[in-house]
Amino acid sequence: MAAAAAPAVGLESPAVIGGPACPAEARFQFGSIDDYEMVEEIGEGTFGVVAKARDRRTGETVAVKWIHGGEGDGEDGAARLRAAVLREAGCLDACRAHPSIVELRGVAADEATGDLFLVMEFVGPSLQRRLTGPFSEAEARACMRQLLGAVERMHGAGTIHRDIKPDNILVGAGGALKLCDFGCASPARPLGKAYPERRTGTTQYNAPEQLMGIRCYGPAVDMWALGCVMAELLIGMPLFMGCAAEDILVQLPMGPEAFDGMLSLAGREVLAGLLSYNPCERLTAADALKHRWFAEEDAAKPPAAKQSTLPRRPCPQQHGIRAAHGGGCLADSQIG
Ligand SMILES: Nc1ncnc2c1ncn2[C@@H]1O[C@H](COP(=O)(O)OP(=O)(O)OP(=O)(O)O)[C@@H](O)[C@H]1O
Repeated sequence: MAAAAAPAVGLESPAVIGGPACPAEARFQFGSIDDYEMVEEIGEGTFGVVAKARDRRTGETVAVKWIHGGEGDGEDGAARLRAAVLREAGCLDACRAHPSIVELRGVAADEATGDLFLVMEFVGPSLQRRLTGPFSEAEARACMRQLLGAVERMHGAGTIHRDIKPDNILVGAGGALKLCDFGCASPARPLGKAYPERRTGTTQYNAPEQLMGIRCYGPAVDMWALGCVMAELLIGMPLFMGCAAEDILVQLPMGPEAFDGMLSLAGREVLAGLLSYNPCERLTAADALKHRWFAEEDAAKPPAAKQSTLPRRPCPQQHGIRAAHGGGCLADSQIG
């Protein structure tokens, strides 16, 4: 990122930068990275660096993400990297104008190197950094309402995030949450069409079908991740520990009854719906938001007085992954 002032150069055509055309390129007019002055680095991940920056033209503070790698060297690597940046931008753009999804301001290019940068609204620290202890049920519910709203919008736009976790949720003014890092996001594939990658995202938040290597999955993987986030809000630590799929799989089943005493019945119903092993039975974002947990004034009433409002669908042995997959959604042959 250039630190010195430089005349703004409008890079309005992909041809100015070179490299093979990507379908997403047609949607973006590239600005110049010289329009942004780096203030400080605020985050570094496996594939990119995020910096707080100042827009020289308006004085506005923004976040600029430089995606540098994991895509290999040479022309092929550069082309793949470029496609990855534009895919992330395209997925973010598809979900624009939602208060709980980080806003993409544009794509900027470094004319000298050909590097592309995502320019976003600057939000604030990640939820990961704010999660220093358990949240109350009311706080967890307020967070989940926002996150489910974001995911409802994202899935409605045909996008799957595939890496929802506290590290990829930003906390803005007044505690407003915003989903960020669409680096693993993808347009949802038609039912039965496999994703090329064996597994994406972060193991502790991967759904059972992803952990098992099944490549034909759907938006329900994000709902499982939201269940993990909800549990993490309530216990103040990740629900599942370990880095390998095998480590997580042995920790399953992990029933919502473990939350007895810290969560109302309505809250446990939502958690159970999100952490349903069978992706076909997992709550959608829209259905979760309709649950009475979000309407109740006092979700902490004694659970005995309440009745379940979750639809009950027959699913024999629903506490076993294999049994759940035997329910007609995913066949063993889909295991990659
Ligand atoms: N718009 C933003 N406003 C403020 N901070 C941000 C913004 N976007 C990202 N960050 C910060 O930068 C960190 C890394 O961002 P992001 O997850 O997008 O990068 P990444 O390279 O894909 O990371 P990873 O490899 O860990 O997924 C975030 O956790 C957050 O702390």
